[in-house]
Amino acid sequence: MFEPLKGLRVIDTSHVLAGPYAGYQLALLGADVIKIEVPGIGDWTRKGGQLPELNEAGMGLSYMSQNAAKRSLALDIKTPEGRDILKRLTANADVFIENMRPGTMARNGLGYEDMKAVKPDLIYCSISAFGQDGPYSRRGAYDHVIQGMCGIMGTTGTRESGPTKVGAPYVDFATGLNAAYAISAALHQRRATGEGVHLDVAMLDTSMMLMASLLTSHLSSGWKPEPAGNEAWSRSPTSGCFETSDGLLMVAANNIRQIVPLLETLGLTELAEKARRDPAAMRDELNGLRPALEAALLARSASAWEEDLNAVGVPAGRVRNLAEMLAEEHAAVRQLTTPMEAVPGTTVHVPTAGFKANGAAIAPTTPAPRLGEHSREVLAELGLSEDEIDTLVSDHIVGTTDGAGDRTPASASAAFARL
Ligand SMILES: CC(C)(COP(=O)(O)OP(=O)(O)OC[C@H]1O[C@@H](n2cnc3c(N)ncnc32)[C@H](O)[C@@H]1OP(=O)(O)O)[C@@H](O)C(=O)NCCC(=O)NCCSC(=O)C(=O)O
Repeated sequence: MFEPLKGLRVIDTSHVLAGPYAGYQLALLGADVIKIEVPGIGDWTRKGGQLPELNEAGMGLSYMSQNAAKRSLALDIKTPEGRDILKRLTANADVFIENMRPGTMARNGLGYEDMKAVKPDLIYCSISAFGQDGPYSRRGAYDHVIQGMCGIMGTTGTRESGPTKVGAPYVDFATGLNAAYAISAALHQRRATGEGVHLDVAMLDTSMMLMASLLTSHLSSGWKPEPAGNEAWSRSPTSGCFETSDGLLMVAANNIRQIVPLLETLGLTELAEKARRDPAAMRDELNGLRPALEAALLARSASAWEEDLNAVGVPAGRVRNLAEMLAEEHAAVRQLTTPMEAVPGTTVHVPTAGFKANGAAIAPTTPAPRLGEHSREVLAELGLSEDEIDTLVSDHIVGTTDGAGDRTPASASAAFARL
Protein backbone atom coordinates (compact mmCIF):
# COMPACT_ATOMS: atom_id res chain seq x y z
CA MET A 1 0.00 0.00 0.00
CA PHE A 2 1.17 3.52 -0.78
CA GLU A 3 0.85 5.38 2.53
CA PRO A 4 3.64 7.97 2.50
CA LEU A 5 1.91 10.12 5.13
CA LYS A 6 1.28 7.28 7.59
CA GLY A 7 2.11 8.35 11.13
CA LEU A 8 1.27 11.99 10.45
CA ARG A 9 -1.75 13.63 12.04
CA VAL A 10 -3.84 16.34 10.45
CA ILE A 11 -6.38 18.50 12.26
CA ASP A 12 -8.91 19.48 9.62
CA THR A 13 -11.30 22.21 10.77
CA SER A 14 -12.44 23.00 7.26
CA HIS A 15 -15.90 22.91 5.76
CA VAL A 16 -17.70 22.86 2.39
CA LEU A 17 -15.56 21.73 -0.60
CA ALA A 18 -12.10 23.22 -1.08
CA GLY A 19 -10.74 22.67 2.46
CA PRO A 20 -12.15 19.18 3.01
CA TYR A 21 -10.84 18.06 -0.38
CA ALA A 22 -7.32 19.00 0.80
CA GLY A 23 -7.69 16.94 3.97
CA TYR A 24 -9.10 14.08 1.92
CA GLN A 25 -5.98 13.90 -0.24
CA LEU A 26 -3.83 13.65 2.89
CA ALA A 27 -6.09 10.95 4.35
CA LEU A 28 -5.81 8.99 1.10
CA LEU A 29 -2.04 9.11 1.48
CA GLY A 30 -2.24 7.55 4.93
CA ALA A 31 -2.42 10.52 7.32
CA ASP A 32 -4.68 10.33 10.37
CA VAL A 33 -7.07 13.18 9.57
CA ILE A 34 -9.31 14.33 12.40
CA LYS A 35 -12.15 16.43 11.09
CA ILE A 36 -13.42 18.99 13.59
CA GLU A 37 -17.10 19.72 13.11
CA VAL A 38 -19.69 21.93 14.70
CA PRO A 39 -21.66 19.85 17.25
CA GLY A 40 -25.20 19.10 16.20
CA ILE A 41 -24.82 20.30 12.63
CA GLY A 42 -21.46 19.31 11.17
CA ASP A 43 -20.12 20.29 7.81
CA TRP A 44 -22.67 22.07 5.59
CA THR A 45 -22.17 19.37 2.94
CA ARG A 46 -23.60 16.67 5.24
CA LYS A 47 -27.00 17.75 3.95
CA GLY A 48 -25.89 18.12 0.33
CA GLY A 49 -26.55 15.65 -2.44
CA GLN A 50 -29.01 13.86 -4.64
CA LEU A 51 -30.04 11.13 -2.18
CA PRO A 52 -32.46 12.74 0.31
CA GLU A 53 -32.26 9.79 2.70
CA LEU A 54 -28.51 10.34 3.05
CA ASN A 55 -29.00 14.08 3.58
CA GLU A 56 -31.46 13.22 6.29
CA ALA A 57 -28.86 10.99 7.94
CA GLY A 58 -26.26 13.77 7.70
CA MET A 59 -24.29 11.66 5.25
CA GLY A 60 -25.04 13.54 2.03
CA LEU A 61 -23.20 12.56 -1.13
CA SER A 62 -21.30 15.84 -1.14
CA TYR A 63 -19.89 15.06 2.32
CA MET A 64 -19.23 11.41 1.53
CA SER A 65 -17.20 12.22 -1.56
CA GLN A 66 -14.47 14.12 0.22
CA ASN A 67 -14.41 13.06 3.83
CA ALA A 68 -13.85 9.32 3.58
CA ALA A 69 -10.92 7.94 5.58
CA LYS A 70 -11.21 10.77 8.15
CA ARG A 71 -12.32 10.65 11.79
CA SER A 72 -14.95 13.07 13.10
CA LEU A 73 -14.73 15.00 16.35
CA ALA A 74 -17.72 17.24 17.02
CA LEU A 75 -16.25 20.07 19.06
CA ASP A 76 -17.45 23.57 19.86
CA ILE A 77 -14.27 25.53 19.27
CA LYS A 78 -15.89 28.77 20.41
CA THR A 79 -15.83 27.71 24.06
CA PRO A 80 -12.67 27.96 26.21
CA GLU A 81 -12.78 24.20 26.79
CA GLY A 82 -13.23 23.47 23.08
CA ARG A 83 -10.36 25.80 22.21
CA ASP A 84 -8.18 24.11 24.82
CA ILE A 85 -8.92 20.67 23.37
CA LEU A 86 -8.21 21.88 19.84
CA LYS A 87 -4.86 23.23 21.02
CA ARG A 88 -3.97 20.01 22.81
CA LEU A 89 -4.86 18.03 19.71
CA THR A 90 -2.77 20.36 17.59
CA ALA A 91 0.20 19.99 19.94
CA ASN A 92 0.17 16.31 18.94
CA ALA A 93 -0.41 16.95 15.25
CA ASP A 94 1.68 17.83 12.23
CA VAL A 95 -0.74 19.74 10.04
CA PHE A 96 -3.65 22.09 10.73
CA ILE A 97 -6.14 23.04 8.00
CA GLU A 98 -8.72 25.82 8.22
CA ASN A 99 -10.86 27.58 5.64
CA MET A 100 -12.82 30.19 7.56
CA ARG A 101 -12.93 33.78 6.40
CA PRO A 102 -9.46 35.28 7.04
CA GLY A 103 -9.36 36.65 10.57
CA THR A 104 -11.96 34.24 11.95
CA MET A 105 -9.52 31.77 13.45
CA ALA A 106 -7.25 34.46 14.91
CA ARG A 107 -10.27 36.23 16.43
CA ASN A 108 -11.12 32.97 18.15
CA GLY A 109 -7.57 32.53 19.47
CA LEU A 110 -6.83 29.76 16.96
CA GLY A 111 -4.75 31.57 14.34
CA TYR A 112 -1.29 30.55 13.18
CA GLU A 113 0.54 32.38 15.97
CA ASP A 114 -1.71 30.81 18.62
CA MET A 115 -1.19 27.33 17.25
CA LYS A 116 2.51 27.80 16.62
CA ALA A 117 2.84 28.57 20.33
CA VAL A 118 1.62 25.05 21.15
CA LYS A 119 3.36 23.31 18.23
CA PRO A 120 6.36 25.27 16.96
CA ASP A 121 6.95 23.16 13.82
CA LEU A 122 3.28 23.08 12.83
CA ILE A 123 2.29 23.26 9.18
CA TYR A 124 -0.75 25.52 9.33
CA CYS A 125 -2.66 25.76 6.08
CA SER A 126 -5.18 28.56 5.66
CA ILE A 127 -7.44 28.10 2.67
CA SER A 128 -9.47 31.13 1.71
CA ALA A 129 -11.24 32.76 -1.19
CA PHE A 130 -8.79 35.61 -1.87
CA GLY A 131 -5.78 34.98 0.39
CA GLN A 132 -4.69 36.35 3.74
CA ASP A 133 -3.68 39.75 2.36
CA GLY A 134 -4.83 42.18 -0.29
CA PRO A 135 -7.93 44.38 -0.51
CA TYR A 136 -10.31 41.43 -0.97
CA SER A 137 -8.85 39.23 1.77
CA ARG A 138 -11.79 39.62 4.15
CA ARG A 139 -14.29 38.54 1.55
CA GLY A 140 -15.70 35.04 1.53
CA ALA A 141 -16.55 33.30 -1.73
CA TYR A 142 -17.72 30.15 -3.39
CA ASP A 143 -16.54 28.56 -6.62
CA HIS A 144 -18.80 30.42 -9.05
CA VAL A 145 -17.88 33.81 -7.59
CA ILE A 146 -14.21 33.07 -8.20
CA GLN A 147 -14.95 31.70 -11.68
CA GLY A 148 -16.70 34.97 -12.42
CA MET A 149 -13.72 37.04 -11.29
CA CYS A 150 -10.66 35.11 -12.47
CA GLY A 151 -11.08 35.45 -16.22
CA ILE A 152 -11.95 31.86 -17.07
CA MET A 153 -15.46 32.90 -18.12
CA GLY A 154 -13.96 35.02 -20.90
CA THR A 155 -12.38 31.90 -22.40
CA THR A 156 -15.39 29.60 -22.23
CA GLY A 157 -18.62 29.83 -24.22
CA THR A 158 -18.68 31.55 -27.59
CA ARG A 159 -18.94 35.12 -28.85
CA GLU A 160 -22.68 34.49 -29.17
CA SER A 161 -23.20 32.95 -25.73
CA GLY A 162 -21.06 35.47 -23.89
CA PRO A 163 -19.11 34.60 -20.71
CA THR A 164 -19.88 31.04 -19.59
CA LYS A 165 -19.01 29.28 -16.36
CA VAL A 166 -17.33 25.88 -16.21
CA GLY A 167 -20.14 23.61 -15.05
CA ALA A 168 -18.34 21.74 -12.29
CA PRO A 169 -16.85 23.57 -9.25
CA TYR A 170 -13.35 23.01 -10.54
CA VAL A 171 -11.83 25.88 -8.55
CA ASP A 172 -12.85 24.25 -5.27
CA PHE A 173 -11.33 20.90 -6.08
CA ALA A 174 -8.20 22.38 -7.63
CA THR A 175 -7.73 24.53 -4.53
CA GLY A 176 -7.93 21.42 -2.36
CA LEU A 177 -5.32 19.71 -4.52
CA ASN A 178 -3.14 22.81 -4.46
CA ALA A 179 -3.31 22.90 -0.66
CA ALA A 180 -2.45 19.19 -0.39
CA TYR A 181 0.53 19.76 -2.68
CA ALA A 182 1.73 22.73 -0.60
CA ILE A 183 1.31 20.76 2.63
CA SER A 184 3.22 17.76 1.25
CA ALA A 185 6.10 20.01 0.21
CA ALA A 186 6.07 21.71 3.64
CA LEU A 187 6.24 18.31 5.36
CA HIS A 188 9.32 17.48 3.31
CA GLN A 189 10.91 20.80 4.20
CA ARG A 190 10.14 20.30 7.90
CA ARG A 191 12.11 17.06 7.87
CA ALA A 192 15.16 18.94 6.64
CA THR A 193 14.87 22.14 8.69
CA GLY A 194 12.65 21.22 11.63
CA GLU A 195 10.54 24.26 10.80
CA GLY A 196 6.83 24.64 10.23
CA VAL A 197 5.15 27.22 8.04
CA HIS A 198 1.94 29.17 7.55
CA LEU A 199 0.63 28.28 4.10
CA ASP A 200 -1.77 30.75 2.49
CA VAL A 201 -3.73 28.95 -0.26
CA ALA A 202 -6.41 30.94 -2.05
CA MET A 203 -9.13 29.97 -4.47
CA LEU A 204 -8.48 33.05 -6.61
CA ASP A 205 -4.74 32.32 -6.81
CA THR A 206 -5.42 28.71 -7.71
CA SER A 207 -7.86 29.72 -10.43
CA MET A 208 -5.31 32.13 -11.88
CA MET A 209 -2.53 29.51 -11.77
CA LEU A 210 -4.77 27.18 -13.76
CA MET A 211 -4.46 29.75 -16.56
CA ALA A 212 -0.68 29.67 -16.43
CA SER A 213 0.32 30.31 -20.04
CA LEU A 214 -2.61 32.68 -20.56
CA LEU A 215 -1.27 34.93 -17.83
CA THR A 216 2.16 34.98 -19.41
CA SER A 217 0.80 35.58 -22.89
CA HIS A 218 -1.49 38.39 -21.84
CA LEU A 219 0.98 40.22 -19.63
CA SER A 220 3.90 39.80 -22.00
CA SER A 221 2.23 40.58 -25.31
CA GLY A 222 -1.04 42.33 -24.56
CA TRP A 223 -2.93 39.45 -26.22
CA LYS A 224 -6.45 38.98 -24.86
CA PRO A 225 -8.09 35.55 -24.77
CA GLU A 226 -11.26 35.10 -26.78
CA PRO A 227 -13.99 32.57 -25.93
CA ALA A 228 -12.86 29.24 -27.36
CA GLY A 229 -16.19 27.45 -27.34
CA ASN A 230 -15.45 23.84 -28.15
CA GLU A 231 -12.38 24.65 -30.19
CA ALA A 232 -8.88 23.54 -29.30
CA TRP A 233 -6.87 26.15 -27.49
CA SER A 234 -4.23 26.02 -30.25
CA ARG A 235 -6.92 27.03 -32.82
CA SER A 236 -5.07 24.83 -35.31
CA PRO A 237 -7.34 23.89 -38.25
CA THR A 238 -6.40 20.25 -37.77
CA SER A 239 -7.26 20.33 -34.07
CA GLY A 240 -10.68 20.97 -32.67
CA CYS A 241 -14.23 19.82 -32.33
CA PHE A 242 -15.94 18.29 -35.36
CA GLU A 243 -19.42 17.03 -36.16
CA THR A 244 -19.64 13.39 -37.20
CA SER A 245 -22.65 11.36 -38.33
CA ASP A 246 -23.78 10.87 -34.72
CA GLY A 247 -22.13 13.39 -32.43
CA LEU A 248 -19.09 15.47 -31.66
CA LEU A 249 -15.48 14.37 -31.98
CA MET A 250 -12.40 16.05 -30.55
CA VAL A 251 -9.35 15.73 -32.78
CA ALA A 252 -5.83 16.92 -32.05
CA ALA A 253 -3.36 16.77 -34.91
CA ASN A 254 -0.71 19.29 -34.00
CA ASN A 255 2.38 18.16 -35.86
CA ILE A 256 3.20 16.58 -39.17
CA ARG A 257 3.46 13.10 -37.60
CA GLN A 258 -0.20 13.49 -36.65
CA ILE A 259 -1.47 15.54 -39.61
CA VAL A 260 -0.36 13.05 -42.28
CA PRO A 261 -2.16 10.02 -40.75
CA LEU A 262 -5.20 12.21 -40.04
CA LEU A 263 -5.48 13.13 -43.72
CA GLU A 264 -4.84 9.54 -44.81
CA THR A 265 -7.50 8.15 -42.49
CA LEU A 266 -10.02 10.69 -43.72
CA GLY A 267 -9.31 9.60 -47.30
CA LEU A 268 -7.66 12.90 -48.23
CA THR A 269 -4.76 11.05 -49.79
CA GLU A 270 -3.50 13.74 -52.11
CA LEU A 271 -3.28 16.22 -49.30
CA ALA A 272 -1.59 13.61 -47.12
CA GLU A 273 1.01 12.95 -49.81
CA LYS A 274 1.64 16.66 -50.18
CA ALA A 275 2.03 17.07 -46.45
CA ARG A 276 4.46 14.18 -46.34
CA ARG A 277 6.52 15.57 -49.24
CA ASP A 278 6.65 19.18 -48.20
CA PRO A 279 5.51 19.85 -44.64
CA ALA A 280 6.60 23.50 -44.78
CA ALA A 281 4.44 24.25 -47.83
CA MET A 282 1.58 22.39 -46.20
CA ARG A 283 1.73 24.71 -43.21
CA ASP A 284 0.60 27.58 -45.46
CA GLU A 285 -2.35 25.54 -46.68
CA LEU A 286 -3.55 24.40 -43.28
CA ASN A 287 -6.15 27.11 -42.87
CA GLY A 288 -7.87 26.09 -46.07
CA LEU A 289 -8.11 22.48 -44.89
CA ARG A 290 -10.88 22.85 -42.40
CA PRO A 291 -13.87 22.46 -44.78
CA ALA A 292 -12.38 19.28 -46.24
CA LEU A 293 -11.91 17.83 -42.77
CA GLU A 294 -15.43 18.79 -41.74
CA ALA A 295 -16.96 17.16 -44.82
CA ALA A 296 -14.94 13.96 -44.43
CA LEU A 297 -15.68 13.52 -40.73
CA LEU A 298 -19.44 13.77 -41.31
CA ALA A 299 -19.36 10.45 -43.15
CA ARG A 300 -18.95 8.14 -40.14
CA SER A 301 -19.71 7.89 -36.44
CA ALA A 302 -17.64 9.51 -33.74
CA SER A 303 -16.74 6.11 -32.24
CA ALA A 304 -15.54 4.78 -35.58
CA TRP A 305 -13.33 7.81 -36.14
CA GLU A 306 -12.04 7.63 -32.58
CA GLU A 307 -11.02 4.03 -33.12
CA ASP A 308 -9.37 4.56 -36.49
CA LEU A 309 -7.59 7.81 -35.69
CA ASN A 310 -6.09 6.48 -32.48
CA ALA A 311 -5.00 3.36 -34.33
CA VAL A 312 -2.70 5.57 -36.45
CA GLY A 313 -1.49 7.74 -33.58
CA VAL A 314 -3.83 10.72 -33.94
CA PRO A 315 -5.28 11.79 -30.55
CA ALA A 316 -9.07 11.82 -30.85
CA GLY A 317 -12.02 11.23 -28.54
CA ARG A 318 -15.77 11.11 -28.95
CA VAL A 319 -17.42 13.71 -26.72
CA ARG A 320 -18.97 11.77 -23.86
CA ASN A 321 -20.99 12.65 -20.84
CA LEU A 322 -19.91 11.65 -17.33
CA ALA A 323 -22.10 8.55 -17.24
CA GLU A 324 -20.70 7.28 -20.53
CA MET A 325 -17.07 7.66 -19.48
CA LEU A 326 -17.61 6.12 -16.05
CA ALA A 327 -19.35 3.12 -17.60
CA GLU A 328 -16.33 2.24 -19.73
CA GLU A 329 -13.81 -0.46 -19.00
CA HIS A 330 -11.02 2.11 -19.04
CA ALA A 331 -12.51 3.97 -16.07
CA ALA A 332 -12.87 0.68 -14.23
CA VAL A 333 -9.24 -0.29 -14.88
CA ARG A 334 -8.04 3.12 -13.72
CA GLN A 335 -10.14 2.66 -10.52
CA LEU A 336 -11.27 6.27 -10.52
CA THR A 337 -13.81 5.61 -7.80
CA THR A 338 -14.31 3.11 -5.04
CA PRO A 339 -17.58 1.89 -3.49
CA MET A 340 -18.21 2.53 0.21
CA GLU A 341 -21.16 1.79 2.46
CA ALA A 342 -22.40 5.20 3.61
CA VAL A 343 -25.15 3.96 5.87
CA PRO A 344 -26.20 0.31 6.02
CA GLY A 345 -27.60 -0.70 2.65
CA THR A 346 -26.52 2.38 0.68
CA THR A 347 -23.45 2.26 -1.51
CA VAL A 348 -21.68 5.46 -2.41
CA HIS A 349 -18.87 5.70 -4.96
CA VAL A 350 -16.14 8.10 -3.92
CA PRO A 351 -13.18 9.44 -5.91
CA THR A 352 -9.75 7.89 -5.49
CA ALA A 353 -6.49 9.83 -5.46
CA GLY A 354 -6.31 10.44 -9.19
CA PHE A 355 -2.96 8.70 -9.62
CA LYS A 356 -1.60 5.21 -9.09
CA ALA A 357 1.51 4.15 -7.22
CA ASN A 358 3.30 1.01 -8.39
CA GLY A 359 0.27 0.18 -10.46
CA ALA A 360 -2.22 0.42 -7.61
CA ALA A 361 -4.97 3.01 -7.17
CA ILE A 362 -5.08 4.91 -3.88
CA ALA A 363 -8.51 4.48 -2.38
CA PRO A 364 -10.01 5.09 1.06
CA THR A 365 -10.70 2.03 3.15
CA THR A 366 -13.21 3.58 5.55
CA PRO A 367 -16.25 5.69 4.61
CA ALA A 368 -16.79 9.27 5.73
CA PRO A 369 -17.57 9.35 9.46
CA ARG A 370 -20.88 10.08 11.08
CA LEU A 371 -20.93 13.39 12.95
CA GLY A 372 -18.96 12.90 16.18
CA GLU A 373 -18.34 9.23 15.42
CA HIS A 374 -14.84 9.41 16.83
CA SER A 375 -15.31 12.10 19.48
CA ARG A 376 -14.85 9.74 22.43
CA GLU A 377 -12.03 7.81 20.76
CA VAL A 378 -10.02 10.93 19.88
CA LEU A 379 -10.47 12.50 23.32
CA ALA A 380 -9.49 9.24 25.05
CA GLU A 381 -6.32 9.15 22.93
CA LEU A 382 -5.63 12.65 24.18
CA GLY A 383 -5.66 11.28 27.72
CA LEU A 384 -9.09 12.45 28.85
CA SER A 385 -10.89 10.14 31.25
CA GLU A 386 -14.38 8.85 30.57
CA ASP A 387 -15.72 11.17 33.28
CA GLU A 388 -14.04 14.18 31.71
CA ILE A 389 -15.46 13.25 28.31
CA ASP A 390 -18.95 12.78 29.79
CA THR A 391 -18.73 16.25 31.33
CA LEU A 392 -17.74 17.80 27.99
CA VAL A 393 -20.65 16.05 26.34
CA SER A 394 -23.16 17.11 28.98
CA ASP A 395 -21.78 20.67 28.79
CA HIS A 396 -22.51 20.64 25.00
CA ILE A 397 -18.87 21.17 24.10
CA VAL A 398 -18.43 17.78 22.48
CA GLY A 399 -21.02 16.02 20.33
CA THR A 400 -21.37 12.30 19.77
CA THR A 401 -23.29 10.23 17.26
CA ASP A 402 -26.22 9.69 19.61
CA GLY A 403 -26.86 13.43 19.62
CA ALA A 404 -25.65 13.88 23.19
CA GLY A 405 -23.81 17.15 23.61
CA ASP A 406 -25.47 18.76 20.62
CA ARG A 407 -26.14 22.45 21.02
CA THR A 408 -24.92 24.22 17.99
CA PRO A 409 -23.21 27.54 18.71
CA ALA A 410 -25.37 30.35 17.30
CA SER A 411 -22.79 31.87 14.93
CA ALA A 412 -21.80 28.48 13.57
CA SER A 413 -25.42 27.51 13.27
CA ALA A 414 -26.11 30.51 11.09
CA ALA A 415 -23.03 29.86 8.99
CA PHE A 416 -23.36 26.12 8.60
CA ALA A 417 -27.10 25.48 8.49
CA ARG A 418 -28.32 24.43 5.06
CA LEU A 419 -31.44 26.21 4.00
C1 LIG B 1 -17.53 29.55 2.88
C2 LIG B 1 -17.49 30.94 3.55
C3 LIG B 1 -17.91 32.00 2.54
C4 LIG B 1 -18.51 30.94 4.71
O1 LIG B 1 -18.38 32.18 5.35
P1 LIG B 1 -19.14 32.55 6.67
O2 LIG B 1 -20.53 32.07 6.56
O3 LIG B 1 -18.94 34.00 6.93
O4 LIG B 1 -18.45 31.67 7.77
P2 LIG B 1 -16.94 31.45 8.29
O5 LIG B 1 -16.44 30.28 7.56
O6 LIG B 1 -16.03 32.59 8.26
O7 LIG B 1 -17.21 31.15 9.82
C5 LIG B 1 -18.12 30.22 10.25
C6 LIG B 1 -18.45 30.44 11.73
O8 LIG B 1 -18.53 29.16 12.30
C7 LIG B 1 -17.64 29.08 13.40
N1 LIG B 1 -17.15 27.71 13.53
C8 LIG B 1 -16.47 26.99 12.63
N2 LIG B 1 -16.19 25.76 13.09
C9 LIG B 1 -16.71 25.71 14.34
C10 LIG B 1 -16.78 24.74 15.36
N3 LIG B 1 -16.25 23.54 15.20
N4 LIG B 1 -17.39 25.07 16.53
C11 LIG B 1 -17.95 26.27 16.70
N5 LIG B 1 -17.93 27.24 15.77
C12 LIG B 1 -17.33 26.96 14.62
C13 LIG B 1 -16.56 30.08 13.10
O9 LIG B 1 -15.86 30.42 14.25
C14 LIG B 1 -17.40 31.20 12.51
O10 LIG B 1 -18.04 31.94 13.50
P3 LIG B 1 -17.50 33.38 14.03
O11 LIG B 1 -16.22 33.09 14.72
O12 LIG B 1 -18.58 33.86 14.95
O13 LIG B 1 -17.32 34.23 12.79
C15 LIG B 1 -16.11 31.24 4.13
O14 LIG B 1 -15.82 30.24 5.09
C16 LIG B 1 -15.01 31.26 3.10
O15 LIG B 1 -14.94 32.12 2.23
N6 LIG B 1 -14.06 30.31 3.19
C17 LIG B 1 -12.86 30.27 2.33
C18 LIG B 1 -13.18 29.89 0.91
C19 LIG B 1 -13.97 28.61 0.81
O16 LIG B 1 -13.56 27.56 1.25
N7 LIG B 1 -15.15 28.78 0.20
C20 LIG B 1 -16.09 27.66 -0.01
C21 LIG B 1 -15.63 26.73 -1.06
S1 LIG B 1 -16.85 25.57 -1.45
C22 LIG B 1 -17.74 26.16 -2.76
O17 LIG B 1 -17.34 27.06 -3.38
C23 LIG B 1 -19.03 25.54 -3.14
O18 LIG B 1 -19.56 24.74 -2.37
O19 LIG B 1 -19.47 25.86 -4.26
